[in-house]
Amino acid sequence: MFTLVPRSLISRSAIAGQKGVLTETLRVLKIDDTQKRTNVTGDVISPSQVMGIDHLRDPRLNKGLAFTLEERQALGIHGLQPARFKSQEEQLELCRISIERYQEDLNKYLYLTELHDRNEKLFFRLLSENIESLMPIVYTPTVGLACQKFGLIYRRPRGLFITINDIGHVFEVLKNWPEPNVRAIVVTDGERILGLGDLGACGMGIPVGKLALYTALAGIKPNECLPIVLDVGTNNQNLLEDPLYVGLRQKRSTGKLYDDFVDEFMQGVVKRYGQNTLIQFEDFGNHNAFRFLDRYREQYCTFNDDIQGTASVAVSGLMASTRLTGKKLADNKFLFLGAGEAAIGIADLTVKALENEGLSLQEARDKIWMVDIDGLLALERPEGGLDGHKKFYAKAHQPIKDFAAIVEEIKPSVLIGASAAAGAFTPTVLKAMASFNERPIVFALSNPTSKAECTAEQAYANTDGRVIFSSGSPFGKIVLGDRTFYPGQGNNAYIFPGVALGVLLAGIHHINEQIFLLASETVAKFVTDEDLAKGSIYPPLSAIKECSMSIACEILEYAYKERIASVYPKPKDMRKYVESHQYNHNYEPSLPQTWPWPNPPYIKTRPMEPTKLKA
Ligand SMILES: O=C([O-])CC(=O)C(=O)O
Ligand SMILES: [Mg+2]
Repeated sequence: MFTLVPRSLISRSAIAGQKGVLTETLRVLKIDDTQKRTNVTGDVISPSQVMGIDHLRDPRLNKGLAFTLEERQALGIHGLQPARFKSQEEQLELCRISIERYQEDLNKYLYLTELHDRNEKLFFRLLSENIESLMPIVYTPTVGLACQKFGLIYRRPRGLFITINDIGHVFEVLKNWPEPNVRAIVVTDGERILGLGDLGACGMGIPVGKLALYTALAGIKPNECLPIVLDVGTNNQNLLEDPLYVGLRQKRSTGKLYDDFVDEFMQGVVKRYGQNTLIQFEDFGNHNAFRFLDRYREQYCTFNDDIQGTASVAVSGLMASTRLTGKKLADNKFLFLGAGEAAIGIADLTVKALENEGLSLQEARDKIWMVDIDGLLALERPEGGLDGHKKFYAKAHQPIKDFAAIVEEIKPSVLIGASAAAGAFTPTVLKAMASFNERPIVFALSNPTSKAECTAEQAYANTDGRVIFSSGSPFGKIVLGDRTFYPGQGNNAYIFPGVALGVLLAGIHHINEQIFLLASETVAKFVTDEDLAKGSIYPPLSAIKECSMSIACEILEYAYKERIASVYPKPKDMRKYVESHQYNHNYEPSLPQTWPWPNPPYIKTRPMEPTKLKA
């Protein structure tokens, strides 16, 4: 006869070799695998075997007051909660009221973090059904603040911290992660967190936030997602002196030691979770981001979100903008402020899109001008510094330093800011753009909002409302006279969740540039004439889940056509295939449906009585 036992006992009996009971359960039960648990020997434990208070304390199992009377009694949690029963919908209503009580966004962030730690399904349903209001909290801009205050707000661990001192033992640390089925990792070393610079181990907020979007926007199961910080120290003097700093208190390791550490990490991931584990690099310093992408892209299933994801969303915006300007992409002249990961990534992908329009590689590169900290990328400039991809965009032009003067000289039709230089698109610059373009295109992509090259309001106000504007972090609606604009958010959140979903479900080993161009085209197709009329070259955030789904389906079709898929047989209906693998954020029964209960409930079931909450 099967008996319910506390989790601690399951582990111990399994260690003692009494595994029969557990295996038997597996045959009887059919459980959503996001709810699966393993004990120390790797046996699967069903949710209904996690008994008593442990069941309520496990965020993956906890349903709050939604446990039925039978469930409460059978699981041994009867009496541990008040008598009331609540549906998930009623709980969502309470969450909304609770969030609204907080004035400060950081407090909203803390509320959501606490909900994530307490009740996973409720957290993801809330996020996924309220993208427009909550994405700015779990993601940019508030996540930037959360990283800056990480030492202060740190309560419970989430994600894995692997330090440079673990070198030689990285696999052992990876083994400590309790989930056996990780499919996707977002990893940072914290050196360039958004446009905020080196935040060291405090950068953990970013992988956590990105992976929350994996689940909320693309339905990738939370137990398959692993956020990681590689803590190699920090060069941020304020953090090194901050008593609240929680990372390694030492300068960044560099050179061979650092490279060996990252190599060991990549190998450790494959050893623990397999060759097909997707590894998304996020917010590494510029130099390392490019190096690792070049080094690993043919060896691992990996991409760099700041180079490739940001490029994809920006190019998507450029594609949509052609419907407003009536021009081809090739009819434009592009000027970038910034020549780092995002700018170079966008430039390189724009070149690919221009080549698709029939231009040669050189003709495409000739259309792109760039400005870095030393001014225009000019071949003859005394500062030099034209290394890596920068040299492709350097021009035979006299060196100029002043940005407004460069804009006047080059007269671009597209101005793209990826510089973290807040306010660099001054009224003078914006007015100049409006003077030589009927519809100037201005992207202020730096994150968070405080780092944007200009605000949406400044962009519209200084161009008589003729600008085609987008920004990396969200701006609200803008009213100019009797006109209202709803600028879109050119953020890689439109791209990376769908790309990850498609790559994982097709079993793609290496992610090529074509995949990001495909994602750009897919997002651009989602932009309706109505969106364009409102001033947005991106679909509304409310459509972002549908975008992710379409990106995944397009990638699947492409992967099978190009023979880079490794999951066979090829699914007949891609959409159905994707849906069948997605996370379900709705509550499910906590007890097996077919099982005779050892302890039948002694109180008869009362029906649920939904009540309307007053705000
Ligand atoms: O996180 C974001 O909002 C976009 C991004 O990758 C960055 O700015 O580094
Ligand atoms: Mg990033």
